[in-house]
Amino acid sequence: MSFMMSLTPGIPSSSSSSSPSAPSSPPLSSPPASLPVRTIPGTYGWPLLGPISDRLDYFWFQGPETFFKKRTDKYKSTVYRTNVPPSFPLFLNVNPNVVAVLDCKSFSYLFDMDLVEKKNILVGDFMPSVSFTGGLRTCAYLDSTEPQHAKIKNFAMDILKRSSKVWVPELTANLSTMFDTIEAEVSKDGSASYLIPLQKFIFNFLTKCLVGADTASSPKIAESGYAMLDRWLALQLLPTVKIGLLQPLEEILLHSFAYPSFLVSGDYNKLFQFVKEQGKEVVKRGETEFGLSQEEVIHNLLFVLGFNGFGGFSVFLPTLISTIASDTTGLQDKIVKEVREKAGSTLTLDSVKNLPLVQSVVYETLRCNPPVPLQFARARKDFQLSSHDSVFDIKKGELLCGYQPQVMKDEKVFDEPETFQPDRFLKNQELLNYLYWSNGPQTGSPSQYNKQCAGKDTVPLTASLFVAYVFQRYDSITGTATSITALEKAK
Ligand code: HEM
Repeated sequence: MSFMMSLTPGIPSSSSSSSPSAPSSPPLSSPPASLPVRTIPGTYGWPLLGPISDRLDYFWFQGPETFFKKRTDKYKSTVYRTNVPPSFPLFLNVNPNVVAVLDCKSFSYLFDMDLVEKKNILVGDFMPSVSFTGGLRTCAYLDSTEPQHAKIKNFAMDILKRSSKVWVPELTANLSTMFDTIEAEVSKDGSASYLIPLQKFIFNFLTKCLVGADTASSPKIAESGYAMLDRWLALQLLPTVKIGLLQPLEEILLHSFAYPSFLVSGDYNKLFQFVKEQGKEVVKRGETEFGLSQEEVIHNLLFVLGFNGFGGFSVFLPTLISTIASDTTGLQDKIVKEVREKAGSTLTLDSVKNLPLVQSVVYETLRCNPPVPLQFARARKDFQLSSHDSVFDIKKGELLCGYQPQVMKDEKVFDEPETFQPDRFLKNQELLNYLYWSNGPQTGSPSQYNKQCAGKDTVPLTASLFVAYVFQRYDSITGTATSITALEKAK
C-alpha cells in the first residue's frame, strides 16, 4: 500500500459543466508530468483471426482472469490493446477492439464523464436487443448526457429513498422464510442447496421494496418470477459470459450468436403486467413526478429489479455466504460478538453503523469478488490516460474495458491483495476510495451526472444486515457458494 497516498483518488474528476453537484477532486485528465508517455502496447491481430483467437483464449483456453493477467505480464503494462468477446462469426457489427485498463488509476478514468461516454456499452460494444426491454433503451444503456438518463436515475434513487421505511422489516421477514426452508432441509437431509430459496428471497424482497408489489398477490409470479428473470438475464448475457460447460459446445451454442428475445417474451410480458397492476403507486409516481411514460417506468422498473438488483444480489450473496460459511479462522465468532453486542435486538438501518467488522467483511467480499466484473466506457474526445507508471494517448471513440477482479487486486493500493483480510476496510477507511464494484468509488455519490450504481450504499447496507440477521439467529453456519451443510442455532 506504500504508493496509495500518491495516487490520484479514484473519485470522478467532474461530471459535466452543467452539473451543479459535480465533485471537485483534482481532474484526472492532466497526468503527472513525471510519467513517461508510452505507445499503448498490444495488438488486435489480423482481421477475423485476431478476434477469434482472443475469444477462444478468453472463454476456453485461459478464462477471463488468466486472459487479462497473461497479457499484463506479456506487455509489462496494465494498459494494453486486446479484443474481447463476442466476435466473429455472427457478431459482424460488433467491434471487439478495446483498450484494457487494469490498475486502480487507469480504471478510474471510466468514471470521468467529461472524458468518457457510456451510451449502449453496458456489456461492451455488443448490446443485447432492445426487444428484451420493450423496445426501450433502459437507464443503464443511456449516457449521462441523455435527458432520459437524469429522469430515470433520479426515479431509481427516489425509489430507494422512499423504500427505506420498509427495507429492513421486508428484508428480515423474507430472510425468516428463507432460513426456515433451509433449516428444515438441513435437519432432514444434512445439507441444503440454497440457490433457489435465496433467489426467491431476493425476488420477493426487492419486488416489495422497489416496486411496492406483493408477490403473494400472484401465485404464478411468487412461484416462478425469479426463474423468469433468470431466463431473461441469461439470454441477454450468454454471448458475453463463460459458463463452464463442455467446450467447444459452449463456443458453438452459447457464444456464437445472440439469442432472440421471443424465447422469453411470454415471461417478460407476465412480469410487465404484474408490475403494471400491483405496482400502481410506484408506476404513477414515475409518470407524474419524473415525467416518464408508463412504458418507460415499467420497463425501467423491471430492469432495475431484474438486471441490476436481482442479477447483482444473485451473484453477490452466494459469494458472501460462502466466504463467511467456509471460514476457518474464527471470523464467525468475532462477527457473532459484534452483532450480539452492538446491533440491537431489532435490526434497523442504523444498526449497521455499529458493525464496523461486518461492514468491512462485506466490502472485502466486494473487493475480492466484484459481482459485475467488466466495465466499459468510450472516449468522448482525445485525452491522456495514466496508469501507475505510464501515460497513454487515447483517441476519441476508443472503447476502454476494465476487468474489476484484477483491478481490485492492485498491489500498489491493497497490501497482500490476493488475501481476504476481513478487517482491511476497518483498519483503513481510506481504501474505500479504491473500492469500485459500483462503477465508482465507495466514497463517491451516484447522481444523474454520473453512471455509478444507484444502489451504491443500499447494497453493502443490505448485505451487512443480511450478515447481522444470520448471526443473530445462528452461532455458526457451514457451507459453500451453493449449499449449507450445518447451522448451529444461537444459544
Ligand atoms: C449486488 C447488487 C448490485 C450490483 C453488484 C450492482 C452493480 C452495478 C454496476 C456495476 C453498475 C454500473 C454498470 C456500468 O455502467 O458499467 C450499476 C448500475 C446501476 N445500478 Fe446497480 N448494482 C446492484 C444493485 C442495484 C440495486 C438494488 C439498484 C436499485 C435501484 C441498482 C440500480 C442501478 C442503476 C439504476 C444503475 C444505472 C446507473 C446509471 O445509469 O447511471 N443497482 N449497478
